[in-house]
Amino acid sequence: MESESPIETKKGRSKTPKKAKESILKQKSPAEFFAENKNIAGFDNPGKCLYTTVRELVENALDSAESISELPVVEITIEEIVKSKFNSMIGLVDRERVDAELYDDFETAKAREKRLAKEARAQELQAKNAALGKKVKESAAPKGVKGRGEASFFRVTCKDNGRGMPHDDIPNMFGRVLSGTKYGLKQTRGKFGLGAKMALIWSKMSTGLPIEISSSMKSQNYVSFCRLDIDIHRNIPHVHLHEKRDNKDRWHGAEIQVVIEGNWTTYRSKILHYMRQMAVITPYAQFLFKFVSDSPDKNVTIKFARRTDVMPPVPVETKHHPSSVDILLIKRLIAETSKTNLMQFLQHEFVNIGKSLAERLIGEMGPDFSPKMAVKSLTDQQIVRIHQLFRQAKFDDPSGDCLSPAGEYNLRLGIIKELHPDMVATYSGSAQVFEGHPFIVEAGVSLGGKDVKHGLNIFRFANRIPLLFEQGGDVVTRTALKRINWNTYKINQTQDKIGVFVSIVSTKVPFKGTGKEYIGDDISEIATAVKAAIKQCCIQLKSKIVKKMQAREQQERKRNLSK
Ligand SMILES: Nc1ncnc2c1ncn2[C@@H]1O[C@H](COP(=O)(O)OP(=O)(O)OP(=O)(O)O)[C@@H](O)[C@H]1O
Repeated sequence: MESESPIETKKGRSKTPKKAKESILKQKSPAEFFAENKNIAGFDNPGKCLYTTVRELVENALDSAESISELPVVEITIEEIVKSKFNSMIGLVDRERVDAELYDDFETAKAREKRLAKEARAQELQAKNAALGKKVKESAAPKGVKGRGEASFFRVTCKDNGRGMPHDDIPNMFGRVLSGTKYGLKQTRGKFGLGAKMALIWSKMSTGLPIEISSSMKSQNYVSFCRLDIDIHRNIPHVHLHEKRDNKDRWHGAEIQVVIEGNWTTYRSKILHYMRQMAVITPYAQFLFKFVSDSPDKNVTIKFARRTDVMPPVPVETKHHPSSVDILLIKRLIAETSKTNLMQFLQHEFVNIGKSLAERLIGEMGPDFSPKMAVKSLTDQQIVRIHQLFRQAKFDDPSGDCLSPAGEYNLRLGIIKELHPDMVATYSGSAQVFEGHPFIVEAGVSLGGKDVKHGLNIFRFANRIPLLFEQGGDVVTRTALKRINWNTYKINQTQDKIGVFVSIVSTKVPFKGTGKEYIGDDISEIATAVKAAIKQCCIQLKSKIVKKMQAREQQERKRNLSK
């Protein structure tokens, strides 16, 4: 057999083609996957990581307090840690630079001279202009030298008055990616069993420090304290300390503390917006937000006071609707059911399948099926048949009883308390359904107010979480921009200060991505309901605007007559 001819290289030497490396089969743990792709969970860069960490901790705190019908009290503190303090925390000795040229931000003496001269000239010009009474433009902060700059570290602490956690579950709740208590079919802010672990993974990646959890449940006379990090490769908690401590104050709730790299300067306004919007949608909660640093002028303390004791009802867990299940889920329900025969299984594991409908469905499945047949003996083909029938048959829609919308009263109160608008209208829609999942849309439209810019100011909420990113693709933004003819309601889309608030709650919010940043525009049921809710508010506003205009005209007429 002839051997393959070698390849001629440029230099005329021959070279045998390199053999492709044998591909080796490897597995990745979920923790490894999310550590490598942390952006899909909203941990894109240090600034966004700080924002998302705050978000995840606050949302867990609210879920926890609401689950025991406790009016939430949440304290969130971001403490800036300067590098020397950080180094002493981890026992690292601060070292002076010896080889200056080694550093990315190294500047030659000549370049430094040039930069300082330029800065001095700019300052001189500014002083001259100020002396001449000319309007002085705020000069941009000196650019300084090139380079990535020093990392900034922050200790983020979130304390709540919620349910707390069972002592033995804490390590898995915080040290095992994709573990949580919110997987059931229920309206919760959390859903993936990921958020708190991502904060820990980021702390592990950026500071190497563990997370600290204190927790106590109502029935416990001790506080559980746990310091742990996560074994990324095995996706298991690595516990440093786990002990029971005295609970003299009979406190219940949780306090989570994590030290991460972040960027306060670039994400300050996002974090404060998030807190403010959370206060709008959760007026029954009290939030104390603090930013603490060594320079007092940077420090922030904001208390978002509770304005009502009316709390939305606790969302209840519900069963699956037959139109919403897939083959995998049917198999899981079969494996987990306590019922033995097909008839009982259908009635017990799904909503809206009563006795007579179950009988009719089994009859329709074909001769291989019978009410008394053992559900655990169903073959793969039979399960596919059930799934097909579930897809085609007509079922009553699921009710929205399991949902817990903010409520028109709370939404209105939140808007008034945070924005002080001149006019506001709110609307709460009835429960509707997409792909077998119930959802409710509530909306508010306001005109005028504090810190509201001209044009459309859109505020989006999903399961009572403010959504601040990816606004462009969101169903609410697109509807407000493209599908509402504001003129019809005597509202000027560019001149008026319009606040559009839309809150969507569901047992399954169709978020795009695990970051829970926005709801796509591709589910027609949701898009239609959003449009209808905004329109209802506009109709109310129009009648208020018309009345106001008429009153003004009348006054003018009176004034003219009296002249
Ligand atoms: N402050 C808290 N109080 C009580 N339990 C908490 C608290 N924080 C977290 N937990 C528990 O830890 C679990 C894991 O939290 P984590 O943030 O990782 O995921 P999640 O909230 O379930 O879902 P998501 O990833 O969508 O936020 C939660 O399901 C909850 O049971």
